[in-house]
Amino acid sequence: MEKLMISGGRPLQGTVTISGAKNSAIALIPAAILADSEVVLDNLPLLSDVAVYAEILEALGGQVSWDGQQMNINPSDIKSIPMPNGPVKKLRASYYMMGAMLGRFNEAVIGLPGGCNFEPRPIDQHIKGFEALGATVTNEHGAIHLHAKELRGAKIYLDVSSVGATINIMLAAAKAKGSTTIENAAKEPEIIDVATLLNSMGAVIKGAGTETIRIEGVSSLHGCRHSIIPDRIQAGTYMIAAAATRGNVLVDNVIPKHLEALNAKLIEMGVGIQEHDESIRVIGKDRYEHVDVKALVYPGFPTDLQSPMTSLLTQADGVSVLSDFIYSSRFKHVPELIRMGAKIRVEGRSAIVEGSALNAAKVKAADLRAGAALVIAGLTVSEGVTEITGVEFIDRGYDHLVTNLRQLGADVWRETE
Ligand SMILES: CC(=O)N[C@H]1[C@@H](OP(=O)(O)OP(=O)(O)OC[C@H]2O[C@@H](n3ccc(=O)[nH]c3=O)[C@H](O)[C@@H]2O)O[C@H](CO)[C@@H](O)[C@@H]1O
Ligand SMILES: C=C(OP(=O)(O)O)C(=O)O
Repeated sequence: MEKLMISGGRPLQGTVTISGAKNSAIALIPAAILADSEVVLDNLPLLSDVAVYAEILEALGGQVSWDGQQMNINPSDIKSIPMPNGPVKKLRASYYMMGAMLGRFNEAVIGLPGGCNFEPRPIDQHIKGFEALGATVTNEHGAIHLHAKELRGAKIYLDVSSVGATINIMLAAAKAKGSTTIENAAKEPEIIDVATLLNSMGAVIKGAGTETIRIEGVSSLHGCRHSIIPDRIQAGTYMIAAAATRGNVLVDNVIPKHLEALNAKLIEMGVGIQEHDESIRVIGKDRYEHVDVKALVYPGFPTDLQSPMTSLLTQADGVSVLSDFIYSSRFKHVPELIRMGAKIRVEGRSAIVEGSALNAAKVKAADLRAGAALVIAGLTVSEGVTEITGVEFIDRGYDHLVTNLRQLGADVWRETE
């Protein structure tokens, strides 16, 4: 088991370049299953979730090569093989195998997904969408069985604007007969990225990024080349780390528009923010104001940055309240931050954070962003070494983390227990 060691207290300084978005990558790879020839994806992040997805496609007969950035996927020989267990259990986004395999073969057997379990994460809206398109869906011993004689377009109103359900319905509907409308669709940038890839493959999808998406089914999809958008959550994490350590960091290769909610909060706290076309400079200050944060669907403040933001708010004067309206109990970072001296209490779906100095401790990352929160906390501590276990969660979302932090001047290393 590996652990991450941090001897903190150094302001982060320099430039960090952000890689492609995890939540795009792990939807774009299964989308390639729908093509009849090679799909090339550029700017992929070097993450365990991406490696697992390559493994899944290869297990089905796909030809995949990946150099850590560019992935070539030839899906021609992919077969309709049931996957009730195995690698699909290792990540959350394996649910996209349902939409992609259903779209290509009119059938699929996919085990219920794994990934970060900070609270129950139902997939009822995905299933409602597949059923509306004409599929029969059953849950047999923890695996979802999907079958359709043919998929037909339908009008689907999502009860919650779910990222996963929106993308899964686009995947299943891209080759369905007739037109599909998704109402109350999620608007996250990753959805636009998936629609862009599918349209480059020959699909006809309009409205991605708005609450109404229209998909005209086509009979076949072809290969293409696509470059993935930058990871706004990874970028946001480095921005928060720069502020927390009172550093000065240029976060490069970002789409500033995707980070507006975070920028606004950082500015409200008193952090210096300079926006450029494809980069954002974060200039830390000695004192920060307390702020309240509400995690909401895009373009609101992202739930995936709620935990990292909790660590930053321990460094602000006064009392801040972080409420998560996407996941009501995403607070597994809180007990660990308390071990590091934070003054936080959880009430309902909110964490109430009183500014306080942190100390080094042995802590455990219980999920990906809880891990990011602990890294940020460790970077602010000026005496002692913070030891973080559960590194496998952090590796799901941050490529080259140690290298990047060291380039920014942090004293960070990995050790094997
Ligand atoms: C792989 C991926 O892209 N993961 C992201 C995706 O997760 P994911 O796609 O799983 O998240 P959703 O957008 O689906 O979830 C949003 C909310 O809807 C609820 N819900 C969702 C689906 C459903 O069928 N029924 C239902 O009730 C969830 O419990 C949650 O409260 O969006 C989340 C919200 O931005 C992010 O935290 C995750 O990083
Ligand atoms: C929750 C996350 O990912 P996933 O949905 O893949 O578990 C995340 O990226 O913070």
